[in-house]
Parts: sequence; C-alpha cells; structure tokens
Amino acid sequence: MNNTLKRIAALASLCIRGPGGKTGILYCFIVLALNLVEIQLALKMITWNRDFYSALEKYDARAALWQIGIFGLITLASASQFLIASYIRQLVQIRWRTTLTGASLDRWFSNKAYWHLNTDENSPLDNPDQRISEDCRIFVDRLTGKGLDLFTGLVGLTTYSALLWKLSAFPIAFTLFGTEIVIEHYLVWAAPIYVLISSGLTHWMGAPLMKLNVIQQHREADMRFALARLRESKEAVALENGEKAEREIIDRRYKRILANWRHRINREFILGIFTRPYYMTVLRIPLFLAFPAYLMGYVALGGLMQLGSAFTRLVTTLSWFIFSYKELAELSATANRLASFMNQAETIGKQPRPLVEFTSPDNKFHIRDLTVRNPSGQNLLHIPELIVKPGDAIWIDGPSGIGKSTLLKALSGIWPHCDGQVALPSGKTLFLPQKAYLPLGSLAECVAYPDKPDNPERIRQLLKNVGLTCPRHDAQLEQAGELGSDYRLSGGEQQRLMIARILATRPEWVFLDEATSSLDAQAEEQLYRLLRTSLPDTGFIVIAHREPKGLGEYRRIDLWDKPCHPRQDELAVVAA
Ligand SMILES: Nc1ncnc2c1ncn2[C@@H]1O[C@H](COP(=O)(O)OP(=O)(O)OP(=O)(O)O)[C@@H](O)[C@H]1O
Repeated sequence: MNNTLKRIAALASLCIRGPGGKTGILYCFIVLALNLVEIQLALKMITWNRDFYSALEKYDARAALWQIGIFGLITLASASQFLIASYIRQLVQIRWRTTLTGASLDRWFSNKAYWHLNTDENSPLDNPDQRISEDCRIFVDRLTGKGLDLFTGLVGLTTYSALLWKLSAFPIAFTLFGTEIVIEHYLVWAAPIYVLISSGLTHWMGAPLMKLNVIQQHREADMRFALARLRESKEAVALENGEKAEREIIDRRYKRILANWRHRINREFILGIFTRPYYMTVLRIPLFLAFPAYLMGYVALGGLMQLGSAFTRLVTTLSWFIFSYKELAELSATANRLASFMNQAETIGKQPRPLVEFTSPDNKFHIRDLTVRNPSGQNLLHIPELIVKPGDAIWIDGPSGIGKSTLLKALSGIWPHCDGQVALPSGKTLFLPQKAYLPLGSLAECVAYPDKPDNPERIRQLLKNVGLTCPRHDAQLEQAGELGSDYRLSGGEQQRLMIARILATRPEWVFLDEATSSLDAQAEEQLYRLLRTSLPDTGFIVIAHREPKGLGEYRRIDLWDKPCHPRQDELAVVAA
C-alpha cells in the first residue's frame, strides 16, 4: 500500500513537472474552490429541507412555493458548478495525460527499451505497447477525479460534522446489561461507525477484485495483440489457409478472458450483496437513526428532515472509499504497472554497453576480439580482427543460424550477449534488416525513413532508378497510408524500396542483412552496381547467401566450414 502511494506520488510529480503541469495545479485549485462552493450549496440544501418540510407541516402554501423557487436556484447553481468543475478538470487531464504519455513514450524509445524489454505475454510487464496510452489516461483520470474528491471530502467532512454536531444536540439513552448509557450527539458518532464498518466489509469482500481487474486487463491486451498480429500477417495467413489455426489461437485467448471474467463476475456479485443494499439504504438510514429524536420531541418534522439531510451528506462523504473502491483499485493497478514499466525502461539505459568502443585512426571500421553469443550463452561467432576502410565492401556468407544477423545486432549495439572491442567510424550508418520495414506513412516518407522526405521529385527519380515505376506508386508518393497493406508492395518491390532508402539517405556505412534475397540475380546485380556508382565512398558490410555481384571489389568472410555453436577456440574468422 505504501509502495503504491509512493508510485502514485512519483507519477503525479512527473505530470506536474511537465509542460503545463503547473497550470494544471492552478486549475485543480479552481476546481477545489468550485467544490467548496458545492459544499456551501449542500449546506443551503440542508437548510432548505428544514424550511420546505416546516412549510408543509404548517400547511403554508406560500412558503412552500417560495421554497420550490429556492430549490430551483440551488439546483441551477449546483448544476453550473458541476459542469464548470468537470470542464476544468478535463483541461487538467489533457495537460497531465500529454505529459505522462510523452514521458512513457520517451522511456519506451530511449536506449531502445521497446527492443530490450521482455514484453511477452508471460512477462510481468503486461503488454506495455498495448497499454501505455490507456494506462496514462486511466491514471490521470482517476488521480484528478479521486484526488480532488478526497480533498473536497475532507473539507466537507469537517463542515457536515460541525453542522450535525450543532443540530443533534440531544442524547440517546438506553440500558445495556443493566447499565444506563447516555450518548450525547449520538448522530455524529453513528455516522463514522456506520461507514467504518461498511468500508471494512467492502474491502474484505472486494480485495480480490483488484487482482482480478489486473488479470482482466492483461488478458484483454493479449487478445488485442493476437488480432493485431493477424492483421499484420494477413497475407501469409490467407495464403496458408490458416484461418482455423488463427481462430483457435484467438479463441484460446478469449477463453482466458472468459475464465477470469467469470471469477470477476462472481466477486462483483459477492461485493454487490453488501454494496447494493448499502447504496440503496445510505439515503434512508439517516432518517431511521434520527427518528428517535423526532419521537422524543427533540425536533419537529422540518428539523428531522434537516437532520436526515445533514447526516446523509456526512455519510456519503465518509463513504468515499466505498463508492470509489473500483476506481481506486484501477488507480492502484495502473500506477503500479506504469511505474514498473518506467523503472525497467530506465534501468536499460544504466546497463553498460557490451562492446568497448575505441577510436580507430583513418576513420576505419575496426573490430577486435569480438565474440557473439546466443541468449543461453553459447558462442555463435568469434572475430579476432576485422578492419574495413571507408568505401570498402565485405561479404559475410555462411549457413543459417550461425549468427550472421546477430553479428549485425551486436555491432549496432542492441545485442547484449557479446563482448569485444569495436571502433565505429563517424558518419551516418544504416542497418537494413532481413525483413524490410515499411513505416506507416506515405511512400516518400517510407523511402526517406528515418529522415524526412525533402524533395518528392528526387524520391520519384530514386524510385525510378531502383525499378519502382508504376502509376500506382507515383500516385501514392505523398499520400499517407499503411504501406505493406495499402500499397501492396511485393517482397522484391519492398527490397527495391530499401535500396532507394540507401540512395535517399546516403549513409557512409551500410550494413545489409540479406536485403536483396527476394530479387532475381540480374536485378540484384544491377542494384548493387547502382549502389556502388551512386555511393563510391560508402563502406558496405553485406550478409547474403549469394555473391554481391555488381558491388565491385569485396572481401569475403566465409563461415561455411564452421560448425554451428562451436567452442570459441574452434572458430576464428580472420579477415585479411
Ligand atoms: N532474440 C533472440 N532470442 C533468442 N535467440 C536468438 C535471437 N536472435 C537470434 N537468436 C538465435 O541466434 C542464432 C543465430 O541467429 P541469426 O539470426 O544470427 O542467424 P543467421 O546466421 O543470420 O541465420 P540466417 O542465415 O538464417 O538468417 C539462432 O540460433 C537464433 O535462434
């Protein structure tokens, strides 16, 4: 509980420190001031109860009509207060949610946490990519909602207690085990005892609901992920007639949702056995408790209604915990999830880089004593020394699974299971993985990725140069859409697009991981030639199962005669 409060405080302070956060605080004070107005209106309503019922008791029609007019005015003021307060509260939510979402995304992207963090369905991190936006919304919504309610409630509590104390200046007397007991101001004591017992019961009956809510959100996110994955792979699924298998995967996930949902319904039912009658009686119980005072002649009907109304206000304010139980459960689950995601993302930045970086003379790309392992610690590759000059080309060729792609990941700095030294030359570097990545956006944005497209005409020309000339592509050059689904590029076309990306971004170093594997040998050679003539000073490190013809002179690193997962001393790849 203590930890949860600390996490809520840390996330709230993050929201306040962000842009517009302080203005948010100012808005919160305005909402609080408006809520205090609401307390004053509630006091007026309590007095109204007395005056209206007194008028009825005395058959005074004029006074009763006058009270109906006052009721209209109080209602108007109360509705205006509610609408303005909730509008301003949402302005705070916009500011704080923007800051919190920004901070979460910063952590998600910094140090490539999105790649490093284990986000499997069994990971305790619980699908951060599926939940970031929703969690930030829930957290800010519940924090501003429940936080402000709590402050207002505390003020309301003292006001209503003081009023009730004044109104209930009469005792209740009864005999218990032969002893006469007299309790002064008994209504003031009855309210907290009544609510305390009720809150305890709510928590006792509802505590398992918190855990069930967390599991439910987790499983819902798993199902959304499976559906999103189907959308991404729809072509393969359609071609392989995988509908039945996919349906089973999704059904399995739905069944998990269903199983937890059943538990949740049962628990909500159990909780409802207590809370539902509580909601229904909370407005009447005060009258029942106050009516001995009426019978004993301490108050008239108007006074009884005023007492009942003041007691109801006090009990509803005290019942904040019971009424807010579900939202508080959500706030606590969301705060814990967000905080744990942020902590884990931050620790990634603190881990030392696995490869020691040194400066190489003449701006060469230099590897010394590099060992690449798989996650279980088995050695994949060992490179004692490799030096590549700017403008040179290297072809790495070897069997599947030997660790070629992993070598590129190690060089890019994202693979933690490696050691050795590396000198990465200055200048722009582009790593193109086996599977072409087509970001959401226009064709021009896709070509220039990760840069911004500056000149559509130039990109049009580059697409033409790599053989992507089709009126359809021309029309889609600047039109936003989802590549890969909307543009329907073939595997080979996607790889041509990657070559256009190299030409558009003009890096000094290019690492290609089977980036031309879907092209025929002739097209591949043409494209390599185009790359070499357009970028004569660029160094190329090419992983491919076919010789990179057209790239000019290159050195080959042949991994064919190396056993898979060899011992470190068995494998020494030396590039002359
Ligand atoms: N993220 C990962 N988690 C666990 N194992 C991995 C991961 N990435 C790669 N591996 C393992 O490391 C080994 C080398 O994989 P890698 O992709 O580097 O092979 P490769 O030589 O590029 O093969 P191919 O020619 O088929 O692309 C494989 O056994 C693979 O299963």
